[in-house]
Amino acid sequence: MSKVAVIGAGSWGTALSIVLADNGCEVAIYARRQEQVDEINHQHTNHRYLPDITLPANIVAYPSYRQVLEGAQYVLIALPTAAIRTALREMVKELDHCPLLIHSSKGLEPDTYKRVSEMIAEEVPESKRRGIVVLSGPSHAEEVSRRSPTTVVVAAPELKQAEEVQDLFINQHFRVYTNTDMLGVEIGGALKNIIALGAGLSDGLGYGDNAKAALMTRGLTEIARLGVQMGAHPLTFAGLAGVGDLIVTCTSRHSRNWRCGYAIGQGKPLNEVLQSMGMVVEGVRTTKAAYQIAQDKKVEMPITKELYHVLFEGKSPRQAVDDLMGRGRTHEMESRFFDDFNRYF
Ligand SMILES: NC(=O)C1=CN([C@@H]2O[C@H](COP(=O)(O)OP(=O)(O)OC[C@H]3O[C@@H](n4cnc5c(N)ncnc54)[C@H](OP(=O)(O)O)[C@@H]3O)[C@@H](O)[C@H]2O)C=CC1
Ligand SMILES: O=C(CO)COP(=O)(O)O
Repeated sequence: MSKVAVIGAGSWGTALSIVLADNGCEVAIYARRQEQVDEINHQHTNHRYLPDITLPANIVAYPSYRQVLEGAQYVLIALPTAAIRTALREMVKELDHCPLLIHSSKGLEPDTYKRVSEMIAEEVPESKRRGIVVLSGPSHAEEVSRRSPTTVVVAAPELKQAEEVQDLFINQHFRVYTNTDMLGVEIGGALKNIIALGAGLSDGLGYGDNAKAALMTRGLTEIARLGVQMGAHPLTFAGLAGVGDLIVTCTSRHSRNWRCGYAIGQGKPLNEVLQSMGMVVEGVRTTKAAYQIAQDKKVEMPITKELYHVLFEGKSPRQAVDDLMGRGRTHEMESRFFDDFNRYF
């Protein structure tokens, strides 16, 4: 039986713990608040993040990294991106063996704009990690925890490690695909949150399905434009971590990013919305990161740029939509994608 250390007892860490526990793993979950540890261990619930869900008894919570990591063959990181580097530094002090590290967070580090796998590679010495794998795709915690059919993708530079993680998670409710384009999977997962904010905002303004379809389609184009420039495979964005996650996040009321955008579209100030959410909204910081990377790399990302102006510079959302609609005429197909496609096939 494998032991998996899960770092983060929020919605996603808990939902993935249920998948692992269903698969017979010994699951040790790190929670930083003692009352949450007690709730998970004695009531088998995590009411704040997943109300009405009963957790399997083979999920045990601990308030210390040492206890969680002890003897774990796998470590799953499910924290908000902004908390990961500090957590890794604490974790490494307690790690005395070499597990496979899996991360499932969807964002870029504030200030450095690094991907999560880059942070892990920087903070965890090679002697303390067998490899790094990302898990992503269209998967709301609320549905995974109810064992509703879900598909995800796991990606690692070495296919064998992605396959090992596929074996760990796959079951009748949770179907896992593999990919070797870790960069593309991380970028797709992080940047779809920007577009989900935009989709919520459009709905909050009272615009219709046409506007949302436009945001999703052109949003995917700009995500792929930046991702390919950074070195991703173009077809990754046609997969679960690209269009798949974009669909689920832009169209579901489970999405915190969509809900945040919706409230802003209805006229609520960003700070107030974030405070009332009680859970992480990764897309806000990721908008800043992607805007900056796009500027540096001279990649056109009109939706990201307008959202940046709305979130951080007080631009009116309606004006942002008008400016997007009034942009210069352009061709839908981008020759750079064909060039990249030809490079791969
Ligand atoms: N929820 C979902 O459906 C999905 C989420 N994701 C991604 O997973 C990541 C985590 O999101 P999610 O679980 O939803 O977030 P939540 O807001 O639900 O939970 C965050 C968790 O992280 C803990 N935490 C926050 N800061 C720290 C810290 N400094 N040290 C230790 N623990 C900390 C919180 O603890 P406390 O309660 O004590 O504050 C809480 O347990 C995000 O990147 C998200 O995009 C990916 C797929 C699906
Ligand atoms: O990534 C998710 C679903 O795949 C969750 O999205 P939110 O963070 O917007 O809730």
